[in-house]
Amino acid sequence: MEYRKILSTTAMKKMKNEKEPIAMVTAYDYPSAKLAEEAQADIIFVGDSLGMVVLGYDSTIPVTMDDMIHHTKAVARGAKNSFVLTDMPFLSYHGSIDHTLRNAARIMQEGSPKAVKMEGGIEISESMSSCVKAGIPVMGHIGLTPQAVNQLGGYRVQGRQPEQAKKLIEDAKALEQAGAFAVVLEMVPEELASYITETISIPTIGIGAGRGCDGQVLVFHDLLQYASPIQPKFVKAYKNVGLEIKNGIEQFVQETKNQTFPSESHVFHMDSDVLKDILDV
Ligand SMILES: Nc1nc(=O)c2c([nH]1)NC[C@@H]1CN(c3ccc(C(=O)N[C@@H](CCC(=O)O)C(=O)O)cc3)CN21
Ligand SMILES: CC(C)C(=O)C(=O)O
Ligand SMILES: [Mg+2]
Repeated sequence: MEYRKILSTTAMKKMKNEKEPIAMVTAYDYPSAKLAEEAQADIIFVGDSLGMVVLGYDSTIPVTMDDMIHHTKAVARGAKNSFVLTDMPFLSYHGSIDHTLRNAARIMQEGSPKAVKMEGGIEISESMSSCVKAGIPVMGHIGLTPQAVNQLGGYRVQGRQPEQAKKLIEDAKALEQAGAFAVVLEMVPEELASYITETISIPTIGIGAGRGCDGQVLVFHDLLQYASPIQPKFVKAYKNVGLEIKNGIEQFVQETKNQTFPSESHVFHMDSDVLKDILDV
């Protein structure tokens, strides 16, 4: 892979202004990060969705700081020339500012991503600005915030009601004020996401938020159909990797059972004189 300039948060703002879309994709380990980098994703994102797609939990709530750091380390090794972003997990940026800063510091020092992401609006703006003041670039995330699934009552579209819509607009402005370099809009009606995109100066990255956002993000396992436990309406399946993997393993199992694997090309031999010596003993 030839040298590639790692995107900066300033360059992302320039992309918004020049209407060059930002493509972000999740990655959770060395191979997914390597492939995402080779595919020239602008942002390689270690989402806490890893809890659901690679650890098998049924929400992102059980995901820990150690989980996020462990996976970020692998991604950072696989995508050395990319802007790596890491989700702060459930309740790691709540409570005291000290607690938030300690956790953000751990992620930056141990995982070495370029930035972190936090879910929430006005409520977390102080936590966010404390990190920004400490020199950590932070991305916001509003609309459907999966860490609040138990309060939201499911993974539903957010902002269809006037009060909800107004709150989302205020949240987006608050995050911009708090120093966010970009904001994810998740499961927000296209009309509202487009309005927010026009209203704030930082890039919006949509997931189920329509065509007006400054960029798009999808989960690796969703866009590749790689055994993802969920298939939301906003997902476009570009490949069926899961089927390919299953077929490959099925063939291996069959060939082992009918003894067509291994064949001559997969085995090692030894010198026939040596063999004779041994057998003669
Ligand atoms: N694999 C995966 N992809 C994601 O996009 C994702 C995760 N995991 N985990 C964390 C959150 C949770 N997300 C989700 C989870 C479920 C739906 C879902 O079931 N949506 C349905 C129902 C919509 C509705 O009721 O309004 C859909 O058809 O989109 C959407 C987003 C998005 N994030
Ligand atoms: C759905 C995206 C934005 C996310 O936060 C994740 O993958 O964890
Ligand atoms: Mg997340």
